[in-house]
Amino acid sequence: MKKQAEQKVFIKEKQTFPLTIKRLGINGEGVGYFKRQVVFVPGALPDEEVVVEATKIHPKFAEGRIKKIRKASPFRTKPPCPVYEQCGGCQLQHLEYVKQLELKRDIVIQSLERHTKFKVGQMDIRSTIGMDNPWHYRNKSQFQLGERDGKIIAGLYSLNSHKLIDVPECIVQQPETNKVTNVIKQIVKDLGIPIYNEKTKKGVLRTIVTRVGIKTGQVQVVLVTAVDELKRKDLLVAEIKKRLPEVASVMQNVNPKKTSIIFGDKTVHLSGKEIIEEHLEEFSYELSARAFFQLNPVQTVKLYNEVKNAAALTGKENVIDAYCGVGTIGLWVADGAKELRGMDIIPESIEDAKKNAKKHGVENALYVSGKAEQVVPKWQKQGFKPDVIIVDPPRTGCDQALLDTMLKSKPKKIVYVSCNPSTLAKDLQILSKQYNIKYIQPVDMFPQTAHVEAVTLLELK
Ligand SMILES: C[S@@+](CC[C@H](N)C(=O)[O-])C[C@H]1O[C@@H](n2cnc3c(N)ncnc32)[C@H](O)[C@@H]1O
Repeated sequence: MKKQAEQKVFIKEKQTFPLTIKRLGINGEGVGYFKRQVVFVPGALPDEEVVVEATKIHPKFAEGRIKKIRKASPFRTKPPCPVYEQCGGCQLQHLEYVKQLELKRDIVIQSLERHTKFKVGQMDIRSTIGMDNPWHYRNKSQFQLGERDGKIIAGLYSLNSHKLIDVPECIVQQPETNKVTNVIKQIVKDLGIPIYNEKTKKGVLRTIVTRVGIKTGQVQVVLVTAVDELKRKDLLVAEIKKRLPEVASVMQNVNPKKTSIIFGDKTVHLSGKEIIEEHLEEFSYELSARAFFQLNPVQTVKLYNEVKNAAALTGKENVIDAYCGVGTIGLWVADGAKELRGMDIIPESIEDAKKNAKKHGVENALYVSGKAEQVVPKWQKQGFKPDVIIVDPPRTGCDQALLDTMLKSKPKKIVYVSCNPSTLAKDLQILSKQYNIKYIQPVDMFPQTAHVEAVTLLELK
């Protein structure tokens, strides 16, 4: 396959040709070979025969769009979302859910094949753990604001373009988040609060972030603005209180930068509480506006139980919960740990983690704010010897300094929770110098999308 991918691409833009789709690529697109050249086709499914028009030519591959489906997959299904074709949020709504789960496992396999020297066929890569009802699962929406034809729109950017798609009823969102966003959109319009315009750099309001505690019913709204001054702030807050009594917390975050990252550094309290609470099983968590919290609470319980099983603590272990967020994983396993230490780059998350541990009577935990790649080496120098390290990094994976420290300090086990199979594979290749990869357990945290989460157990050789 590598050889084929390295050939110079001779396909021309707008060229039309037939293609048989062999597999799904890591972004959920169909992958086929035209005269041994790799072609990625969004929306096409394995085993389908399609006619494709080349849309973009890259040095080693081409992209195309479906012109016609000659033979459809038996697993193709009608996407229920009316804006599925335009919106960039979901990539797999056109595929039956059981097949999505199979193909997500295959995405993990492909990443290992591409980025490691492992004998992937001999590895224990388990079936993806799915959801009974794979809709309306997301507890948080981050909808960008824009204006079109005199109307305020809120939604996501179209895949591979910068066109904002209005998404009033997103069917992977918890309905409460849709309702709150829509009502706030109306209030903003009624009050004439200016929407930020990326081109002119004028206006105020950029994004509405809505997070709901599924078990508590509490909702937090964060209004992200490009400037400090939120015009008609008092009226806005009063209207939110009146029309949305379920909103327990209203915050403002200021992000003046030209960036696709939602939050800026400054967060201001506008009304209600500064945090909301959420429960997962017997645990309750306080969540600040900028704190990370898993987006699919139903699957989070399954994910954390997988982490707990993999760590298999006996009460004698020193445990590090790296990239701990508000301390959710640490709390889940704390009863089996001798000592627990966690760190996160967001200071508010660490404040939440401390409160969450205290609330549950966990006294053997230490939380510090900082980068995993700096904090873990520091602890190692100070003589702290972890038996188990749990890592749950962002999509970029673990920093090299953290990987080096883990290889040096040699904990008996590493439990690697990953939301990106490519960086997982690269990091596993490095860690495999000292560790056996016992198994990989994919968990579907984001049904209808091509995202895959996985828990990997590594044991010291
Ligand atoms: C995927 S989340 C996991 C959070 C937590 N384990 C959970 O399940 O809710 C990744 C976390 O890493 C944090 N983070 C990002 N870069 C970091 C770094 N270099 N060092 C420490 N934490 C970091 C983010 O703030 C975020 O809370």
